[in-house]
Amino acid sequence: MLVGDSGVGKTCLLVRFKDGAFLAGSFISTVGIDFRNKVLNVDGVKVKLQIWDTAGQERFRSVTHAYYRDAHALLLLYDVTNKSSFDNIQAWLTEIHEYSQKDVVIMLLGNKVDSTHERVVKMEDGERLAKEYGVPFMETSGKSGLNVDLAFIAIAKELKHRSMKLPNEPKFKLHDYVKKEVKGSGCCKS
Ligand SMILES: Nc1nc2c(ncn2[C@@H]2O[C@H](COP(=O)(O)OP(=O)(O)OP(=O)(O)O)[C@@H](O)[C@H]2O)c(=O)[nH]1
Repeated sequence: MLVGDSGVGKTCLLVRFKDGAFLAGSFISTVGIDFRNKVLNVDGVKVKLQIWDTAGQERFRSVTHAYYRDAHALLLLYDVTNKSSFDNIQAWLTEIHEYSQKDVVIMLLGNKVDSTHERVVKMEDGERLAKEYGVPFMETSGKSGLNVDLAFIAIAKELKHRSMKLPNEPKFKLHDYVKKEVKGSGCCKS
């Protein structure tokens, strides 16, 4: 499930992952909730991801709360060009902990890193927050595609591992995998 403030780029991230395209043009806010499926091959196993795209607007909050408890993983987004979307992450995490399953996989994404000149949230700030909450972190761009597939593949690997771990298979380490695979935005860090 994709969560975060309205306008952080949840729908665009999902469309980028699903169709490999960027939704250019005017911003059409999600109404309530929507979903798309994508089948991935994860280490030789077919994994069907059902990805729920939630509305970030406050007025839909009661609708989206109802979906948290069935979510296996949450991608929590903020927009690196919008400080308040970053400041609201703590409130989102409180909400997540209130409504979702205890073992839900959470990943923090700092999105829109293609907008280098408008950036107001440093990568280190995202890293620090993620560390504080013990969740993996990466910076993404639905526009350029940076780290978009990686975010979903990492989640798919974790979920596949949790649901069908073989007896002698070593534990999949999501944090380590993300650290190893993540790509930088290729720009200044501030
Ligand atoms: N520069 C840039 N703009 C983006 C990116 N992703 C989304 N946008 C723009 O940000 C605006 C909001 O994108 P959406 O994907 O609709 O945002 P959302 O989080 O789904 O918003 P809600 O549905 O209201 O919760 C649109 O105008 C997009 O074109 C990105 O990676 N880079």
